[in-house]
Amino acid sequence: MNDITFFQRFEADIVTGRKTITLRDEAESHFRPGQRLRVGRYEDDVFFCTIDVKSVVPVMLSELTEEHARQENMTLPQLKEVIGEIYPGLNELYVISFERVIAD
Ligand SMILES: CC(=O)Nc1ccn([C@H]2C[C@H](O)[C@@H](CO)O2)c(=O)n1
Repeated sequence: MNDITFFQRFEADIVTGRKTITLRDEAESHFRPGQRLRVGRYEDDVFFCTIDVKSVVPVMLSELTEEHARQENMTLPQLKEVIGEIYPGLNELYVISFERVIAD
């Protein structure tokens, strides 16, 4: 059983450490620093790695910066487009920072 899922297209970025945050809605804001999570693909729930949660911080859509985009391995316009597709009309988000556990 996985604890969090990501779209399959982000799997390589997470496994290689290029993506170190995810922006989620309130329903996924319950994760806490220090938690170790099993990560699976959204499409088929296949496990692909383990991550440690570093922080969970609320952020407004309008407050997103180039630094958030860099941590997502995207440009800021790309990131805002992705957020708009996944969470249309949502302004209140949560930045979940994480580190991939290498020896999982
Ligand atoms: C079910 C669900 O919401 N799954 C998500 C949500 C977000 N992501 C990724 C997409 C972006 O890189 C960031 C920002 O939302 O997180 C995801 O892979 N799966």
